[in-house]
Amino acid sequence: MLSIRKLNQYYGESHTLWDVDCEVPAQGCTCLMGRNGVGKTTVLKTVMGLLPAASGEIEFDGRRIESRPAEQRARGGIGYVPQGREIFPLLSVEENLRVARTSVGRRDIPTLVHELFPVLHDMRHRRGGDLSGGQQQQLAIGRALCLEPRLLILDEPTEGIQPNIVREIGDVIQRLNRDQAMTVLLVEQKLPFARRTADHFVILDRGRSVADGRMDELEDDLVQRYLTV
Ligand SMILES: Nc1ncnc2c1ncn2[C@@H]1O[C@H](COP(=O)(O)OP(=O)(O)OP(=O)(O)O)[C@@H](O)[C@H]1O
Repeated sequence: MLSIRKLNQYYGESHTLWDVDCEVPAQGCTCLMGRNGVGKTTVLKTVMGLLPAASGEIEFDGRRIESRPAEQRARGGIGYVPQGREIFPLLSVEENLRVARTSVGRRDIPTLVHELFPVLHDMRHRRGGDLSGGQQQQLAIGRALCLEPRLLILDEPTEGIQPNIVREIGDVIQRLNRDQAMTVLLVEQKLPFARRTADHFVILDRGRSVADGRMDELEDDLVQRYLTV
């Protein structure tokens, strides 16, 4: 579904991604893992077209996308929930969702969004900035779903969120995989959440992809070497 091959990226002179490979199989959840600063967010932003790739290939649904502009990638079926959520704090919940929806030429909010997150319906007139951190994360995911993506990319969706909403977000990811046949690429530092939610992993270390496989085969020595702090 998504194949990243030999991806290189620089911030100015600083070489950040080195020949990164990452395979995201269709209809499952792949977790991109690694310690702080190894390049996980940089990979996601490069896939979204928010950062330019210096070299390498990004193939989505059989088509090369690395030279397409970011809006085209979003409209073409890739939803993105950035780290820190980036919702509009002064707009209502409903307006936040509608803004996203208009980018695909629609005004109605997909029923799926309110089915998955009833709280967004209950709080539709509240300002985004007045929601709790967990509710803002749900809004950010709901907003990405307004584009009806085939691939949903989530950057640390559980960061700073209370445990009951973390569990709900894990359940939502599994429902999207199972009921909507949606593919998910997740960056996540919490190992128990990653193990429970994802079925594949790719590990980055200092800008390089160093291991990948099925989540149930993620061995302790890889965890020790690349993930524990
Ligand atoms: N805008 C930028 N300009 C220069 N260097 C940057 C920029 N953004 C990130 N970096 C550097 O690139 C490297 C990779 O950062 P990135 O945010 O992709 O890592 P990460 O694995 O997502 O980390 P975290 O888990 O802390 O979010 C880090 O060394 C970081 O300091």
